[in-house]
Amino acid sequence: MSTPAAEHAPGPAPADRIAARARALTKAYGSGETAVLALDSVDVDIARGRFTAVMGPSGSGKSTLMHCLAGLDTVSAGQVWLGGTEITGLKERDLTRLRRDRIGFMFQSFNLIPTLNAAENITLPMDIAGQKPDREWLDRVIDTLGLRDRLKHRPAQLSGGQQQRVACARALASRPELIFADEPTGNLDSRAGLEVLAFLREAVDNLGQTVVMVTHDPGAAAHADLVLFLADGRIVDEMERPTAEAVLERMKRFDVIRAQFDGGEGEDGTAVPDTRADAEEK
Ligand SMILES: Nc1ncnc2c1ncn2[C@@H]1O[C@H](COP(=O)(O)OP(=O)(O)OP(=O)(O)O)[C@@H](O)[C@H]1O
Repeated sequence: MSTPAAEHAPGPAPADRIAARARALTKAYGSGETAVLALDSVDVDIARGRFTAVMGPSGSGKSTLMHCLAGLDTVSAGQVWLGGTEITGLKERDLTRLRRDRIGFMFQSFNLIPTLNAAENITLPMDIAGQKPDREWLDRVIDTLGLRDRLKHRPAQLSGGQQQRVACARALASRPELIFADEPTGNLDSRAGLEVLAFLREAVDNLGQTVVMVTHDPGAAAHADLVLFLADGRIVDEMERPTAEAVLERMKRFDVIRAQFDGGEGEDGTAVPDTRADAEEK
């Protein structure tokens, strides 16, 4: 995506290049005086075969955007497509099937089943769906993620990084069109976090996957091809080929704006940036 998302002309998604698309995507929670506009008419294209990171201040709508794009949450207005399929308006049963067949999820908590070993956890969603894994693909995923000698281990016998790699393999197992990762490194130490990011990168480069990752960490976002910046429910900026430093600088500008809004200016009138992003940089 080389132009700001808002400049793309609306219309049906060319299914070969765009993995997910939203037009005028609006999500409000609650009603009346307590209503919160979590997404405010967002236009976005998620390019196929790329690694996209979504960043923004707390409460800017990152998770809501991911949930709406993945059909995990209903929208208040606007349209969402997954590939060529418009998912807004689909019945819950069709949506469940579409999520199962076409989307992989990775969350901060790995959600592994403690009584199953790594191999069983990896194929569990497919087993539940009655699908047979493509053995060749699965072997590639397992080898790419370096899990070959851990397949018989249960989660408690694996390190945090290994558990997250199992969760990554589970997301990849059915070869989904799109992988959504919500803070996939949030619970990991920096070394394990880096490992998982490197594997997501490999999934994109070597396995041709499409990944969308929500993160607070500029270092994590630097592994992506493109960073989308959200503020107050809108995509306000994007950055191609990000570096951790450039992302951190961009995030600080949000903090400066926020500090000015909150009246948090220093004596000389310069805003005092919130150093949250520094603290979270690995
Ligand atoms: N179920 C809900 N009910 C009411 N308000 C909600 C709900 N979910 C999210 N919100 C509100 O919508 C806005 C966007 O939330 P969202 O979780 O998408 O932000 P975020 O950028 O992912 O935040 P964080 O970085 O803190 O996880 C916030 O103001 C939040 O309080």
